[in-house]
Amino acid sequence: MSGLGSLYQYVGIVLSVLLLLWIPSINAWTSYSHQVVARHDLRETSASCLQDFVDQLGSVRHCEIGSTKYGRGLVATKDLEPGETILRIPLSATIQIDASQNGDDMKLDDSWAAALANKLMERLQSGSCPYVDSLPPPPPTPARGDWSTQALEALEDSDFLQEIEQAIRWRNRQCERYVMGRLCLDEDSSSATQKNPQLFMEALDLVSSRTIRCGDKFMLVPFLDMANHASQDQGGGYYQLEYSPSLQDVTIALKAGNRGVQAGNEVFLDYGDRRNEEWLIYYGFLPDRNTAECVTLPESQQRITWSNVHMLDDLYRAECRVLLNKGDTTLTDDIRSLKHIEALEERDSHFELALKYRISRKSLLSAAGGTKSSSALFSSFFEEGGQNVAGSSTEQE
Ligand SMILES: C[S@@+](CC[C@H](N)C(=O)[O-])C[C@H]1O[C@@H](n2cnc3c(N)ncnc32)[C@H](O)[C@@H]1O
Repeated sequence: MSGLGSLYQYVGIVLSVLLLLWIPSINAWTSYSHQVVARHDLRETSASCLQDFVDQLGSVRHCEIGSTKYGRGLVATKDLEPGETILRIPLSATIQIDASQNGDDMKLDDSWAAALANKLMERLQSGSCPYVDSLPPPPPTPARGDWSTQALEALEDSDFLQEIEQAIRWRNRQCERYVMGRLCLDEDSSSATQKNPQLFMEALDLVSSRTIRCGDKFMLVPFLDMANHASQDQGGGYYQLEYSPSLQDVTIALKAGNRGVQAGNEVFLDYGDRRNEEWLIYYGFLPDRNTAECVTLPESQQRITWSNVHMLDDLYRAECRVLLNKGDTTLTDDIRSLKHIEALEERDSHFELALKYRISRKSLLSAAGGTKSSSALFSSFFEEGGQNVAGSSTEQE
């Protein structure tokens, strides 16, 4: 009997200890789930605050912020005809730098970006504002300097690595000029903004991925900058300045592209033509199809693009094949690796981007080299919206 009693006592103690261990873990879990919900709420709230903010400014708006294929974006709230206004934002609501009023300094070394980042940083530091509250973290570009060696090596392109180094040096130079106070071009900047290099870098990366340009004006346009990119032939729209009859009120309008947009579909903006290296360095993504992609052959310095891919001399075609065969993996291997990575739960987004870059480059070289492929894997990659389709039924040897 007494043995049984002490067994009960023992079980009781073990249960109490387990309960004590369990309660904090419940607390930790609830506080974690609260944080997740809170972050989600904050994102939802800041989006709706931004919507209210632009509506109060008297903006025209036929779209709303929504969850899309590329994360957050703009969704049409009514059917829009080609060329129809989707959104109109007063110029006074933008954060802008007029390069023509700041001397030649602004154009040298793209200093306008740092000047605009400085303005954005002041807003970020001066507390809550619907626009800055709605900004996402900067995109995962290699210029931020946080890609692993494995991801950088996966690019398999030494020229691109040099370009990334240059972009890193450019960011550091801008930071030195503005934050370290060696050269303060904007006399309005507060002393606080000069002492936060990390925040400045974040602002600079946001500026590099969100600015639109009208002549000499470089602008961050609330709400309009939520539009994700699609090229014009994929339905991307465009923007333009519009003036009231008295010319006193100036707005910036987002217009539907030549396919129009159906209610409920995503509204895209054509960000313009860029090489894949530029997309990665400034925007941290690669467009599904990039007709402006370009590979310069190392020996001849011949530029290969999707528009000259079928007009090349045999000499250049042969050089494409040599370059293609230099890699350790074939195009098919790379596509297979990408599919494998995409199926994983935990993904290295930097490595994935590097692999996409490599696939895109090899696809162009392969098409230019004129090598034949019957690979079903290769065709399926293109059908699923991989890279450029022109001449894509070729494969490296
Ligand atoms: C001007 S912002 C567009 C709005 C952004 N999605 C947001 O949540 O605020 C540009 C950034 O959006 C993302 N983005 C835009 N278009 C994209 C696309 N076609 N594919 C993938 N990401 C895209 C990239 O991170 C890019 O740097």
